[in-house]
Amino acid sequence: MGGTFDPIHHGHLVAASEVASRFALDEVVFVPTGRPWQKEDKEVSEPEDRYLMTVIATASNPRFTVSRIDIDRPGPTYTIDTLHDLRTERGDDVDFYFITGADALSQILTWRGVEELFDLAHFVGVTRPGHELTEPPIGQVPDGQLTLMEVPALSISSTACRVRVAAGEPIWYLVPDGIVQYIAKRGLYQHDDDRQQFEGHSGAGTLPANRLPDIGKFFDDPYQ
Ligand SMILES: Nc1ncnc2c1ncn2[C@@H]1O[C@H](COP(=O)(O)OP(=O)(O)OP(=O)(O)O)[C@@H](O)[C@H]1O
Ligand SMILES: O=C(O)c1ccc[n+]([C@@H]2O[C@H](COP(=O)([O-])O)[C@@H](O)[C@H]2O)c1
Repeated sequence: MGGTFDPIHHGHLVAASEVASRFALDEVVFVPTGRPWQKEDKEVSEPEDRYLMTVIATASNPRFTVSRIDIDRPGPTYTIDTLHDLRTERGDDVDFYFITGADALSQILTWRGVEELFDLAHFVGVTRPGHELTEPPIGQVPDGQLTLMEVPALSISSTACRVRVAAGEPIWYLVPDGIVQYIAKRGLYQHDDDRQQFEGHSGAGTLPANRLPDIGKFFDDPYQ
């Protein structure tokens, strides 16, 4: 499963768990993007922070692993490179499944090398609240190379988590506990860059603009 994971949240983890169960996967490899080219107009956290959060969030599941393959490759991140590199690393006997949410799937025809992509992995598109899960037009995906699948609806996004942190609102239970602590410890998401575009979605717009989180409070009162 590829993602910017800025930060990783329970929507990602539930989607991965559901797909692993449905297809009896031996392993789910979480691959944080290096430089997501379709998010170049946005500020994205340092790759090491996103990588470490992904490691923390997946540590308790023996079938979940994290790959540095995209963050260690220079230049923009393309899934076609991810899949080629994983094939080289894992060998020819492995079957790959690439997990995408409905929003990412709806953009897939714009991805680099899309004509080859579906030869490299079986794609699984999962439902996501607020996004319609639809197949690309007939003929765009080789037969049998895409499965659409319903997963429990978790209306969580990384954007909403960042906005909540900037507004001093809790993100407990939207992300694993270790991620709340990591974000506080590293002082991530203090700026409210996403806030305007997101106004009205998290209640953030009703808060005073200068209300920034007091990092110490996370530890004095972890359930603030
Ligand atoms: N709540 C969710 N349910 C199902 N799939 C999800 C959910 N959140 C993200 N995904 C999927 O996980 C993958 C990685 O998503 P990404 O890291 O961009 O998270 P995001 O929440 O969409 O982030 P942002 O809000 O910053 O755009 C994508 O395929 C995305 O569609
Ligand atoms: O290969 C591409 O051109 C491409 C374009 C956009 C997104 N992706 C991949 O889709 C996954 C989810 O991306 P994102 O930006 O929604 O976090 C991640 O693995 C990205 O590398 C891939």
